Amino acid sequence: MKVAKFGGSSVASAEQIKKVAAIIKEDKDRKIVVVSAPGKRHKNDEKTTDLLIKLGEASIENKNSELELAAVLTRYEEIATELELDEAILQEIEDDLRTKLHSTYENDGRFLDTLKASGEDNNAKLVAAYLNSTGQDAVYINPKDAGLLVSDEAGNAQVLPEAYDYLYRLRERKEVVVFPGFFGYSKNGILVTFPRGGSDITGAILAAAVQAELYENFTDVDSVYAANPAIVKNPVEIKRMTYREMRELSYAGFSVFHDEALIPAFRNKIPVCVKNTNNPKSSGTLIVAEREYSLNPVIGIAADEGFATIYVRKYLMNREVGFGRRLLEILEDVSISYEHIPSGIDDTSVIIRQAQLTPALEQRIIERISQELEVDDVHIEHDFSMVMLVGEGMNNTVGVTARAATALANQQVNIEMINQGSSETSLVFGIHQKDTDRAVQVLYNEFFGPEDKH
Ligand SMILES: Nc1ncnc2c1ncn2[C@@H]1O[C@H](COP(=O)(O)OP(=O)(O)O)[C@@H](O)[C@H]1O
Ligand SMILES: N[C@@H](CC(=O)OP(=O)(O)O)C(=O)O
Repeated sequence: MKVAKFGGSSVASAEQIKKVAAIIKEDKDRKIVVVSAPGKRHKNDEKTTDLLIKLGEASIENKNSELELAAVLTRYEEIATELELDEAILQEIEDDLRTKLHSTYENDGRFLDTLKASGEDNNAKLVAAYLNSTGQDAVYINPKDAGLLVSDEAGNAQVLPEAYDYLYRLRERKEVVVFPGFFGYSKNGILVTFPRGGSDITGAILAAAVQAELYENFTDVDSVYAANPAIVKNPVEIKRMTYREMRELSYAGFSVFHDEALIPAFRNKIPVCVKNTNNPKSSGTLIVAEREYSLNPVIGIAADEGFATIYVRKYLMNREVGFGRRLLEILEDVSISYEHIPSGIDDTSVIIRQAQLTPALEQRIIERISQELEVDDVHIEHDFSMVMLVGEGMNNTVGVTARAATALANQQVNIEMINQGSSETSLVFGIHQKDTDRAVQVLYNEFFGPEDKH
């Protein structure tokens, strides 16, 4: 049995959904299908999820939201009309959204989660209806009925361990199961979404739960490439990589697969294959526990923007027992998570995602650190990127850091921070955001040869 997840780009239009139906029909083992909400049809298009967020925000601000509602409904209408589906399905979608808009919720987060999830939920119903209209026996299944239990932090769900046993029962279904991605339900029956891009997570959970032989993740590229193709021209394809490599690269900016989706697959040893809905014959990228040794210690280079660094200096910091704990406790008190903490003897930098900060919060953090830790200096700097080199081979190759640092220096990219994970499968450079694309290109040329020569 295989679980196949189709991302937003694969279900963005009627034409794409026809390709999805053909892919499902072609392999009888594709028994569980996870779908996203209709995504972008072209570069400047808007995802249905983003349209739903706009609708929710207009409603929260008590504005007339008919235009925003119409924008969402038009997406489904265009798809349903071209797929020649019964008009009743469109009425059902409109009724569903109007009911959701007029219900009462515990808070805005719950309301937005419910609206966001409707993108995948209504699309799963639509895709199931289309499969049935083409003669494939398909059934829409709701995550609540299936037992996809999650923790209850709005927009940030995590699967609960007991969900796996409930979801195992999906194996018994005779039809092709069409399952909406991106959300589950708390033990109290409240709908909660995963972080953005979370349909990949739903697919991985189902693949682990039903002990699938393969988790196929269908998207709009032939494979995972060694660098983001929007930054590097014709980057080399990665044919095979390990869970750990993919997790690090996804975390560091490879948006093609959600980093949290690797964990259920890895724990249950389910191979993951990233494939192209527009070119399903291409073998794609296989993600497995181990891969053969390759000459290049680096398998991929990722970059992500939007980091801030909290710089703290205090003479004899290294001798002060509990300093690090007290520093992190201040951040914990204001619910800030950190990404890296490179340290010297008298100073340390805590690198965080800057979206967590507001000017008032920054002020509070600086005041508390100055007063409670009696430091010599504390300040916050913004707009950094983290560029990450990843590869299992880095662990036993001498000189990767030197090669990377020299290549960056030769192109005048200033390195603000270097951090190597203890597993030594990743190496992170903190740089100024403005240098991000150049840094990726420079490192790509260093480790994979000149861009566009493949
Ligand atoms: N290293 C990479 N390899 C392949 N694609 C990448 C990489 N980094 C970023 N991407 C982007 O990820 C996109 C696919 O992910 P996403 O837009 O989430 O797809 P979906 O709509 O299928 O969920 C690609 O079109 C590509 O622009
Ligand atoms: N639709 C949701 C969930 C998702 O995974 O979408 P996609 O498969 O288009 O990345 C989002 O946009 O975040």
